[in-house]
Amino acid sequence: MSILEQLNERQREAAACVDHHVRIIAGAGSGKTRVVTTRIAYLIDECHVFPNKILAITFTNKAAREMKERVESILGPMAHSVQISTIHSFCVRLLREDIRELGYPRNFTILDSEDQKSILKEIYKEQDVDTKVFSYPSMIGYISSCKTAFVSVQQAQEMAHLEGQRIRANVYAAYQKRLADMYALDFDDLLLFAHRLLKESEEVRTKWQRRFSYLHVDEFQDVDELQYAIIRLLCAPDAKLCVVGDPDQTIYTWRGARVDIILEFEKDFPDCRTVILNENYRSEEHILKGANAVIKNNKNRIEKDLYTSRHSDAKIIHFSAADEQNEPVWVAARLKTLYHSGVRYRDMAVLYRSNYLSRALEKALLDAHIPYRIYGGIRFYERAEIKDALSYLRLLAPKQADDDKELWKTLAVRRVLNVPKRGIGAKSIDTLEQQAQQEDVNLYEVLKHPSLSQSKAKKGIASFVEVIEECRRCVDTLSIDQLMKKVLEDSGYLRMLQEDNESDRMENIKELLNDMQQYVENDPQADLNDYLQEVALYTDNDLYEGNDVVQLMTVHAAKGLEFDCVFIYNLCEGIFPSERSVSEGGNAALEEERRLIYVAMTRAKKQLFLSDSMGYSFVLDKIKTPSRFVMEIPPELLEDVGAKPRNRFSEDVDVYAQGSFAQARPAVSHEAAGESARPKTKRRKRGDQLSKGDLVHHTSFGDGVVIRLEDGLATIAFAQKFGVRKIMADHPALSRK
Ligand SMILES: Nc1ncnc2c1ncn2[C@@H]1O[C@H](COP(=O)(O)OP(=O)(O)OP(=O)(O)O)[C@@H](O)[C@H]1O
Ligand SMILES: [Mg+2]
Repeated sequence: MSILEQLNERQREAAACVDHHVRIIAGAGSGKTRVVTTRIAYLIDECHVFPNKILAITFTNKAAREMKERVESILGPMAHSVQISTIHSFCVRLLREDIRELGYPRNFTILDSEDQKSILKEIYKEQDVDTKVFSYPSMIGYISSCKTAFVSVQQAQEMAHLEGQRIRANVYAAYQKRLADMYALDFDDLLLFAHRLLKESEEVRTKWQRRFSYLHVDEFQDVDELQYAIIRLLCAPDAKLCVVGDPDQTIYTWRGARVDIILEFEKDFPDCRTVILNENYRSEEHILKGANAVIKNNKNRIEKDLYTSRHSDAKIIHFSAADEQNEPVWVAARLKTLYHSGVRYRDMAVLYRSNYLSRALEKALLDAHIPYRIYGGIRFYERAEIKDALSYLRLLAPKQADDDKELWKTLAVRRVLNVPKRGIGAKSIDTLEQQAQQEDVNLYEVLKHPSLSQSKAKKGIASFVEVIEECRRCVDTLSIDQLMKKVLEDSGYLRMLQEDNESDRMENIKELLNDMQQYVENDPQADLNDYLQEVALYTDNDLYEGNDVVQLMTVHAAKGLEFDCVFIYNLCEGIFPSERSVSEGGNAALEEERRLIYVAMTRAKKQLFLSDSMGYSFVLDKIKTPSRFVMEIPPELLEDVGAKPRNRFSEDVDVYAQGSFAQARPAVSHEAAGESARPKTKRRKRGDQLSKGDLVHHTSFGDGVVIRLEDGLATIAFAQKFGVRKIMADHPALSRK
């Protein structure tokens, strides 16, 4: 039986078209990704193409892994050598082989946003830049936009006429210099450097072009100019490119994605064949009809309608909670009911518009003892303890022949030299940094002969160096996870967590060790440098696979995935669609929000739940109403439940889950919106720190949401009257709700 049998006729035509470039334009759930995986298997099994001649680019690590699994399930281990990865991972691979052409060592460092911030901090100090005027995120955004628009430091400086512009351009200059000194690349650089190499070096270009005869790109509707340029450079004249995408699912235009790239694909690839698929295999009838009805309201789109042969009477459930507290409790109750009716937790997902919305939901799930995992939010690898642990590990990495200075190690030393406390203060570190600069070595090297007078600091430094040197001697004999454990034990880091009773942090460290163990098992040849490179690209999605937990994520993170039951949470006007897209963005922004809800709805296979809540929102500073997108769903597809269902006079009030969980339901407030009694707030205990997304109460400004935390200062959005304010996070007037 041919591999192609598992496809319908149109899909088969696309998968078997191996002598032309192929473009598949089709709606959600129509089997685009399935065509790509089957095509890869077909190429190998029936056209006898070597697996390593095939490249596939996907959008997230999770999608890449799923694609690999699908190909492996058809072909077995033969599929191992097909290259399936995100564009960033692919560029890292390319750079590791060829970055020397640009004068960089193979083990260049990849910076994440915290590293970037730490570099900016230093530059701000040197150049006396005020963080209140130039916040770190806005500076990082500025640098990124210069880079992706190919604006060099020199050009930025020439274009800068106003004082503010000059300050930014100078920070950009210093930032670039610092990165170059450290042989470090930020995320933009990964693509930019790969592009430069492919464009400028004919040797590199032909080498990589020779490698791949068949290239595939999934989610092509969200490709930006730079990514497209890289893909084109990778295509040899006789290679065949297959791109698949759905213009209705373009959700990254705010980051430069351009839907015209897929629409005008034939301009660059004239002999391409276009295949349109219109049968949806994922979602049951009402879900699909609902999603189609919503997306139809976009004016700027190509008309296409999907149909499904999966008929069912199950309607889309819409719940309006009487108030904000009730909404997450309802979601939790429903999840539990589904679980008791036999659906596994891992087949359920709750999607929301922005990360901060997950907090109340998390609380409800914890109360209901429902296991869950958040994708996104504070990324696992951005948590302090994980960054500390990896910094220790970085210090153990063997030196590479072409990077004798290893200036990037300075970042790692700075992070952990005094964690746990070794009596080394900020002043001593400053002195040491100056010494390192004078001697033109990295910070770790000066620790071996520090010119410091304080004996306490000197002693601390000596013990730190001793631990690192001892562990370095074990690099060749211990596996990566053993090495990690050793350095955390010897340095006193684990003891510090135990003594501070940091059980969450301990759990995270354990999870990291677990992950390392798996990494070693999967790839026994990989060395410490390989691991460190790989880990720099990880996101939270890469951990905790396989557990039976409900998945919580933003709609953006859910791209390409599917679940039996999907909840879309907090569907209120001003939240989804977001306030900004409604008030400032004009029609284009609203249409992007609509594509986003289309993506969200089409993730569901069997059941779709939409929820919102009524009452006064202090974030929006107004009475909440259900999202216009809910109104765009024809009423006959919806089953309204809840306290006050959309004025449709339905008597059908939702029943909460039975049994003990019913007690978790808070009293429903029927008081007029805005006048309801403010819930009692507790005075914060010492050490009970705030985090981003927390709801807080201020004695003068009322309720608010923490939108940023930096250096002990909390940026809080209060009701419009008071606006966004910065307040000391431990100010007595402030309490967490
Ligand atoms: N011909 C087919 N027969 C049976 N099932 C199919 C067929 N085509 C696709 N499917 C199933 O339908 C679901 C959706 O397919 P897939 O994920 O490939 O769609 P997609 O077009 O990539 O969706 P998205 O736009 O969300 O990325 C999957 O579970 C897939 O296995
Ligand atoms: Mg897909």
